[in-house]
Order: sequence, then C-alpha cells, then structure tokens
Amino acid sequence: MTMQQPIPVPPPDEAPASPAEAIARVTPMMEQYLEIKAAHQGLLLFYRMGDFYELFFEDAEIASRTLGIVLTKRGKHQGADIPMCGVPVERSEDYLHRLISAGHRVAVCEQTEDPAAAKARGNKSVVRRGVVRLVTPGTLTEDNLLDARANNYLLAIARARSSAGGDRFGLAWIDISTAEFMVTECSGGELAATLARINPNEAIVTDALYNDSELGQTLRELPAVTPLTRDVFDGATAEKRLCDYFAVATMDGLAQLTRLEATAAAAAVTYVDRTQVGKHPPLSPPAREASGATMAIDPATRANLELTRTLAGERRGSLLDAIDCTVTSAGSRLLAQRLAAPLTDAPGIARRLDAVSTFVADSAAREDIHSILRGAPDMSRALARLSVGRGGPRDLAGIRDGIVAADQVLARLSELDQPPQEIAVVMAALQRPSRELAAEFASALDEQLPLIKRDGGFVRQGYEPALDEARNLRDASRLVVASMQARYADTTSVKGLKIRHNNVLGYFVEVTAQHGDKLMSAPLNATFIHRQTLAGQVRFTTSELGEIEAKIANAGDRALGLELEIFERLSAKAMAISDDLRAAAHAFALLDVATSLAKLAVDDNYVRPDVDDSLGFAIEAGRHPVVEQALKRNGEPFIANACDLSPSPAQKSGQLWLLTGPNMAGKSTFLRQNALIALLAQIGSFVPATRARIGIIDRLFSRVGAADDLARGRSTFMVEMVETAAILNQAGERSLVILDEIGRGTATFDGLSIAWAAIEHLHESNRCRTLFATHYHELTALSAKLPRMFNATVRVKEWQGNVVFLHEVLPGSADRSYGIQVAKLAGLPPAVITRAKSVLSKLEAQDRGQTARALVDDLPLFAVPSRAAAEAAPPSEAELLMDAVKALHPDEMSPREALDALYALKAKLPKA
Ligand SMILES: Nc1ncnc2c1ncn2[C@@H]1O[C@H](COP(=O)(O)OP(=O)(O)OP(=O)(O)O)[C@@H](O)[C@H]1O
Repeated sequence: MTMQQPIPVPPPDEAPASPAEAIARVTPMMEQYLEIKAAHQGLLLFYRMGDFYELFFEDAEIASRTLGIVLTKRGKHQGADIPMCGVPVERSEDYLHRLISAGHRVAVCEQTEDPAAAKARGNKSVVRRGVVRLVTPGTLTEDNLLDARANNYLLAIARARSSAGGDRFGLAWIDISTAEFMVTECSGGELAATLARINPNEAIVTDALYNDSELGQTLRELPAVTPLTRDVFDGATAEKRLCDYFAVATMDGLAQLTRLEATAAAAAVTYVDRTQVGKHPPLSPPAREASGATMAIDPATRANLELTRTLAGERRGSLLDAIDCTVTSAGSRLLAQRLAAPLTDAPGIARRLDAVSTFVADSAAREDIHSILRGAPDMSRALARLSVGRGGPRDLAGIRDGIVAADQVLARLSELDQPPQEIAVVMAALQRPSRELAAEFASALDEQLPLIKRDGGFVRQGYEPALDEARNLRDASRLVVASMQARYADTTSVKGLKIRHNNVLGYFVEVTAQHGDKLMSAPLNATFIHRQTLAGQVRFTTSELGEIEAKIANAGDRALGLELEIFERLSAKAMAISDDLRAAAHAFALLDVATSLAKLAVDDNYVRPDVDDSLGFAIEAGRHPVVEQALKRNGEPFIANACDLSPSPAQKSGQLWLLTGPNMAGKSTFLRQNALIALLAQIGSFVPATRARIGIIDRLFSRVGAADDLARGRSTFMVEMVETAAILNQAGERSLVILDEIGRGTATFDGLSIAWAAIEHLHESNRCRTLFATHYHELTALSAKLPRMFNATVRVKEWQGNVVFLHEVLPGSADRSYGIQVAKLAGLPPAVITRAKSVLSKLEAQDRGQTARALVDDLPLFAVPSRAAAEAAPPSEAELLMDAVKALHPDEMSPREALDALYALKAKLPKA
C-alpha cells in the first residue's frame, strides 16, 4: 500500500512584506499548482506544461525514484529549491503504467484553454488548468495499462459493526474496462477468502477501516488500498447516488441490494465518477452474488495450490496456465474468473459441462469456432474506451468486426444438433447487436486505421460528401502550392527556391542565403515579404501564399472537424446498443472457454466428471494436470492413482486418508491432484482421470508446504499452525481438506502430537473429506480406532541399496521414509550418509511405534474396538549390536570411517 504525505501549501492571502518574503513569493503558476495539488492529496500530480507533464516537490522525488528519471530544480518556494522532474506527454502512458504498477495513483492535469486566451487576459495570467482524470490501479481503461488476460477490479469494502454476531461486510467490485459490476455480503471470517477470490487491483475503504488494527493485515495483502472520507460510504445517500449513476428513479428494477451492498456499490460508483472526472462510463447494473454460490477458498489455499500463480509468482506453471487454451483475452479473463470461483450448484456445473461435452464430441465445430474467435476483437474493452472518450478508430472497427464474427459463429453453431442450454444462450446473445450498425461502420471506416482519432484520416472516401469536398479542396490547394513553387522559381530565376511549412511561420518561401538579397530588392520585394534570416537560408512570405494557406487550413480543419463529428456519431451509435454488444462479447468469452476446455479435454485425455449433491469423492486413475504436462514435455509418463473419500453406507461422513510414504514418492502431488480435480470439476471442466464422481465441495482447504512469512513476523512453524488452526476451526462436512506434513516444523514429539490430535479432530468434529500426508508412521496406528480413517501409502522399490520411486498409491502404510536414500540421491557426502545410517539404526531400535500403539490404547476420547497386539519386548543388547553391524556398508566407507565404526561397535559391548 502506498500513501503520500501532504506537501506544505502556503496560506493563500499572505502578501509579501519583507525582502525575505519577496524571495519566498509564490509565482502565479506555483499558486495554481499548489491549489490543484491541495485538492488531490495522496495522488501524484501530472501538471501539463507544453509537451511535458511536470511533477514537483515530493511527487517529483517519488516519480524520479520509481521511474529512474532525473530530478532537477525549478525556481524556489518559500526560499527553498523546488524539486522537479518531467515526462514527455507522448510517452506518458509508459510512465503511468510504471507508477500505477508500483501502487501509486496519478491526477492528470491538463491545460484547459489556449495559451493565447490566457495572454489575452493579461501578460501575467497563467493558462487555466484542470484535472481531467485520476489514474488509479482499479479504474484503468487504456489497453496498454491493462493486462488483456486478467480482469481489473476496483473493490469497495463497507463494514457494518455489530457487537452481537460479529462484523458484516458489503463488497462491490467493478471492472470499468468491461462494465462488470458485482456485489455481495460476507462475514468477517469469510472476508479474506472473498478478497482472494475477487483479487482486486485496488480497494477503497473508509479512513476508519484503513486504520483498523484488526483488518489492517488483511488489507495489506491487497495490491493497493485507497482510504476515502466517510461520506463516500454513507449508507443514507447510497441509494440516491446509485440511482443518479444509472439515471433511474429507483434501483428496485435494476437490482435488489441489501443496505450494506448498496453502501459499497454507491462508494464504488462515486469513486469511478471521481476518477473519470465528469465522464460516466456505463456499467452493468450490480449483479448480486448469493453467498455460498461459489466454493470458498482461502488465500493460503489459493497460493498453495498455485491456481493462477506459482508460489514464485509466475503464471507459467500454475493450474490456470496449464488449462488455458483460450484464444481471446475475454475468454482468458472468464476462465480465470471461473477458476477463482468454482460453483457449488450441481445443475449450474452440469450446464457448463454440457457445453464442453458438445465440443468434445464435435472436433470440427470446436476448431472452426476457435479459428473465428481467434480473429475476433475484445469488444467490451473497446466499448469501455469509447464510453470515457478515450476510444480510437480501431475501437469502432473492433465493434464492426465483432458483429461480423458473431454472424460467422452463429452460422457455425446453427449446424449443431440440439445445442445445449448454454450454447442456446450464447446464440441468443449473438443475435442481439444490430447488423445495420456493422454495415454502417463498414461503409464509414477506412481499411487502414490510425490508432488515435486526433489527426483524422479514418473515414472512408465516399461516405460523407461534405467530407470528401473539404478533403478535395485541401488536397487541391496543396497542388496549387506545388505549382506556385515552380512559378516563383521561374519569376525569381532561383532554381532552388522551395515552399515549405512549419508550425511557427506556416507556409513560407525559402531560398539559400546567397539569393536572399535578390528577393529583398526591387522589384521582387514587392511580392516577397521578408520573415526570417537563418545561417544558411532566408525565408519570405507572399500575400498569395497567405491566402492559399488560409484555404488549406480551413479545408483541413473542416475535414478534421467533420471526421471527428462522424467519429462521435458512430461512437454514440455503438454506445446506444452497448448492452447488446456487451452481451455478444460475453457470449464470445463463454464460447471460447467452452471450446478451449473441450480442446484441453481432448488433447490431455480428460473425462467428464459426475458432480452431485452427495458427499462422495471417488476418482479413478486421477492425474495432476500440471505435473502431467511437465512430465509429458520430458517424454515421461505420469502414474495415475485412485482416491476414494466417499462415505460408506454405514458411515455418513467422508473418509480421511492418511498417506505415508518415502520422501519424493509423490505424496504432495497426489494430495494436490485430488484438490485440483475437484476444483476443475466444479468450474465445469473435464478432469484428468478415467472416472470422477464428486459431491459438491463448499470449502477447500489446504496446508501444503511451508514458507516463512517474515514480513508478517511469522516463522515457518507459526504460518503452518495459523493455517492449520483455520482449517480445524472452519472445515465442515462439505469441505475438502488437504494437509501435508503438519507438525514437521517443530521437535519430533511436539509435531507428532499435534498431527495426532489434528487427525482426531478432523475425524470426529469436522467430519470432512480429508487427505493427510505424513512422515510420522506412528499415526497409521490411529486407523484402529477411527473407523473412517484409511491408510494409504506410495510404493517404492529398493534395488541395490537404492530406492526406485513407483508413484503408485496403494492401501497400507509405509514402514520407513527412505530419507537417507533420497539424501544420497541429492548428493550428501558419503561420510554423512554412513553416519546418518548408523544414527538411524540406533534410533529405530528405540521403536517409537510402541509408544504410538500404547497411546492409541490410552486415548480417553474414544472407545477402543480391540486391543492392539501385545507390546513387544524391548530389544536385547545383542539385537542392537546386530542392527548396528547390518547398517554398515563396508564398500562405501573410507578406511578412517571403518576404523571409527569399529570403535563404535566396540563401545556398544556391555562393560565387563
Ligand atoms: N504420480 C506420479 N507420476 C509420475 N511422477 C510423479 C508422480 N507423483 C510425483 N511424481 C514426481 O515425483 C516428484 C516428487 O513428488 P512429491 O513432491 O509429490 O513427493 P513427496 O512424497 O511429497 O515428497 P516429500 O515427502 O519429500 O515432500 C514430483 O516432482 C514429480 O516429478
């Protein structure tokens, strides 16, 4: 989060009295600057001066640091130098992008009058300036400031305090680049997961919330948080502000919002209004997201499962990257949205799966649609730019091409036999935009279009007679200038005479210095009026040239004016049907997602999952979508594994699988793959398995791997425990819980005890479907008492003292971890390996398993179904000695190690 300190603004009416104060006098320009800056505290002010945006004071220091540009000085303020830096207007978007990415907000201040008009008011008048827009991370529309494949959400968070049942939060999020507008309400406990799902680029909150000690931590996880005054979050005026924005008398017809949702929604539109300064980007009416409609996934789980980014922060290697075969930016955004919010209603999931199935079955249709979509433009972002006056001719062309593509897609879809519901909805949406509009745009727009409208040159010849006439006049006059040049060269006998143009003199006659005098003397000086003498050239004008120049300028201005008028007219026509265009754009995105998931299913051999309201979870031959692709690239196979956490008829709750197995065997992969398969199923995707039946999962939890969170002052173990606590406190019967090696980060017995107690809690209280991987083999003994617990292990083979990983998950439990073999593979020095082996054999001789079995018997919590096998007698000294000799590998020992081992063995003998 970034915040700026206010800069010192001088008292306005202070008249300079002493010489010192005279030095400190504020220039009129600085006075204007400070006034504008004072109204935009917390933002960097881009102050337009000619071809540059200048930044002053602390703004200049921040910008020069962030952008790596030179910090200079300009004049003095209160006796001190004013730090300054500037960015050229031409390249300002680049700089804006970097400032926004660094979490800053920028107020763009333009000259709002012609400098000539300011001069006319008096010599010392400053050109009027005003802020034309605020550029903030959550309110961007420019293509090059946005990531085409991700949504750019602004999120407003409103809180209702309650002493009784805990705080409630109203959330409203808007992507002004696509007009999406969503609202929801959640409890304090659900806030972190909801924020992680929405993944906003900027959040706005009240000052009070911003400074709240409890929430501060959660907010700091967000990329940018902007505190605003309370009036923006005023519940009493919320409805009115929403009505004003949507120009309706009541919101009832648009959306049914709770008061808290309306408060957040009103705050969001108020902020949009403020940042766009007077422009009014159209938004869809706020759509209410029912709570519980999507799978809750907390931030740690999202990060651990590497859904959209890997733990290293890369898109490559994430689940999204592995499954994204979309061909349009809007499709890619929709897929990311779906992955962030898997559904929890089985019929909704089935509708999505039906659409995917259609294109799995019909490869030709899938490929045809993909190739049409590949060339289709991003209509929703084009519309958004047009709506705030930042659109260009290519945005109009985008809409034209979008409608043409809609026709092509429709033609192809109508060949399908009985399209399923989602495709029928897509077809209906594609029919909506007016075909006449596309035809008109096609006749109005040229083939080659400039990026910006400012210089004209985008309307097709023949579209508007008045424009053609003005253009002809302008071009004919240019020809006249060319013929004048020939005539003047002739009459003056100066062969090299040229007629040129620049912005200061306009059209002028130019000769080399040696001919200057000739034109300045009679009789030629009656025609040629001297304007400028440079080192090598002399410049003149003539009254005839002046006249023709006026004609050219007039015709040019008129042509440009007409073109801009046409642009506005076409743009208004597009805006008038923006709902239809947006519906068609969304339909493209839906189709892109359905066809690309079908492509993925076919290419990677996925199967349609059965998703229902049971508590079942049965995967046959499941695979990890990301690891499988990585192995495939190296030509290696992925070993498929089954997993069944379904409740048995006798036991109504899901099973808990305890997975033991050597290091590197594939435990983490197995755990994650089952979570990812469930997630894929609930976004409506086929899954990497030969069969999958999944009862809706409402919350997904994972504790996988461990990372320090030093920024938050938490050690690895603390992070692990905080995440485990969240799971034990929140998981319910419909949750899926993935726990990987909890308790690993502390002393063995502490860790074992925590893991032990956590398993009991999950089994008895949470009763959720659970996968639990561990190296504490003692825990397998718990299956004797916990009827829904099932032991599974990953198989390895020992071969010539080495371990071979088979990656097969089977019933049973591992007896050892092969940690030393893995360490050997990793290249630990042989001496260390040998020593570790002898330490291990000693430790193993103490047999922790006994303790575990004893504990199982002693548990006060549960009834013991059957007594465990009688405790084995402790090993004799002779047995210990034999174990130690067995652990020796003479071939791998140096003479020195062998000697040490001999001494060690001797030391083990009972003292005589
Ligand atoms: N089913 C599989 N088929 C093929 N290769 C696999 C499979 N599962 C895992 N692997 C490979 O084995 C490597 C190790 O897997 P993983 O990290 O899941 O092991 P682990 O048992 O969790 O190890 P540790 O206990 O040391 O954390 C993976 O990076 C992957 O390349």
